[in-house]
Amino acid sequence: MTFLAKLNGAMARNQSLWCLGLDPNPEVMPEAYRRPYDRDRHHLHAVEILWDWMQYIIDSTADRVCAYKPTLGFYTALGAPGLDLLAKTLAAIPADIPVILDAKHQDLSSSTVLAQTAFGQWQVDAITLSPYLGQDLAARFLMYLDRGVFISCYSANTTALPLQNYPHPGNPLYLELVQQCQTWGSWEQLALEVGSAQPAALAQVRTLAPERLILARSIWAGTTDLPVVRLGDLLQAGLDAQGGNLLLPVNQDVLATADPQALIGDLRDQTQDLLDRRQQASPHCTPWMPNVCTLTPQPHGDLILQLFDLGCIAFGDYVQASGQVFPYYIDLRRIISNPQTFDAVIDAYGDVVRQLVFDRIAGIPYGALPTASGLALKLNRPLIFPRKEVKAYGARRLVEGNYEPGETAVVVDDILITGKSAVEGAQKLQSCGLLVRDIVVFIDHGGGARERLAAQGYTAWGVLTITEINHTLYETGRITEMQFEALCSQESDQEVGRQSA
Ligand SMILES: O=c1ccn([C@@H]2O[C@H](COP(=O)(O)O)[C@@H](O)[C@H]2O)c(=O)[nH]1
Repeated sequence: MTFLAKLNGAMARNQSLWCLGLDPNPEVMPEAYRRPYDRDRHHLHAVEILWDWMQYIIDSTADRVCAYKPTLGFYTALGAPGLDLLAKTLAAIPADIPVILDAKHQDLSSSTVLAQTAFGQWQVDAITLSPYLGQDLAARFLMYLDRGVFISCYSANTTALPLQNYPHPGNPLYLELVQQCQTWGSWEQLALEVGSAQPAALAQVRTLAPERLILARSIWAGTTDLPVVRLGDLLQAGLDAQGGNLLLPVNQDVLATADPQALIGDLRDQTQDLLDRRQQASPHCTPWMPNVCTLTPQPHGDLILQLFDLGCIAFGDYVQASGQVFPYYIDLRRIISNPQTFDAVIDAYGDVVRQLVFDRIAGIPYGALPTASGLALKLNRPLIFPRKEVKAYGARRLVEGNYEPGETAVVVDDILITGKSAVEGAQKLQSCGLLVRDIVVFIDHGGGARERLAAQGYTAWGVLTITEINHTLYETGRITEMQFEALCSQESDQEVGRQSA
């Protein structure tokens, strides 16, 4: 899963734009930890105290924030035990909350190793970098396609102002930097960090980078209180046109309080109120929010609920092309009208397709063609498609797009029932000299189609099974027991059919 997909998932699940710094800064320690820490300052035990504190912060805030941001400097400042503390802290963060390592790294020669350590060993989802070594530095980290990079492009430090505004505030260096960053990496990977208590700088950056994720910083400078009006101004300045792509920093003073949970909860609710009001004032594409909490989360649980809420999964008696009657019908064609769901579906396909070796992505019309197009753009791989019907005029091509015989195409279809559509598409591609090994579908109905495809030399990959969908919908109260049972009994009929076949 990409950093952005993980972040969007956490934002939707916790209904939060708030990101919390996990900084074991002894100077802002709550009183209860401070006394034993001061006593043991020079002993390993001091790091144990910091660990207790970090663990408490994570445990009490994990359902209220959308990301954690440990500052590398606080850990390295503690010497060798500090890096152990970082590893323990990272391990305590729930896997579905993204971690942004605040490194502000700016040394080119150590970048390759830091990228390996941060993304490989520590498994953080994103990192912050200083900007002035240019794209060379960012490139070392952008090589990890599923991770994010934040370029720090504005600082709230007053002594930084003359530099940032050079040569003059009407044409400042920091905005040139934002423009340059636009060419360094895709909007899915490269984000911007803007530190300012005033919304003006944030608004300027947003204007130049309308589609990027922005991490606002220093919004609490000089205050412990963020009046609703000011929060509203910051949202107005930093949110993108769809009302997203903005991360707000929790005041670090929260770490020192007895009840960080309540304070972040209040911030979250205030922000949600303002977002709801914005949404009502300009109805656009309504962001989907889950209204349930599952005890046994399914990795694609939110996506299943979104699909159901969009009307892509209907229950009733539906006749299939094969003549069989199923107790459900899946209509994935609807996702194209909801950018949030469409994007999440493409991401989920992407997680599977990225693992495969191929030259072209081949979408099966009509249902899977939009998704295959999105996937090709997202993975930066060429797209082709076998026509459903061949035109009797013009070029009369069976396969649209450019390709060379001998190249390998991965077939992308929406649903696998009998496998007929996918195989027909694959055969058209093969008749034009392309090789087809892998067929990737979003939903695998089960019932032996995979095995039948395997017998014809294809490997089928599915993002979701109908069984997973059925269980998630039932556990979250979206379908009745009768609907759940109807699908279960069909699954067991198929199982019997498969065994006796
Ligand atoms: O619920 C459903 C069932 C089928 N489809 C469409 O049919 C094909 C898959 O069927 P095969 O038997 O595997 O050919 C699929 O491409 C869908 O377009 C559907 O949309 N919803």
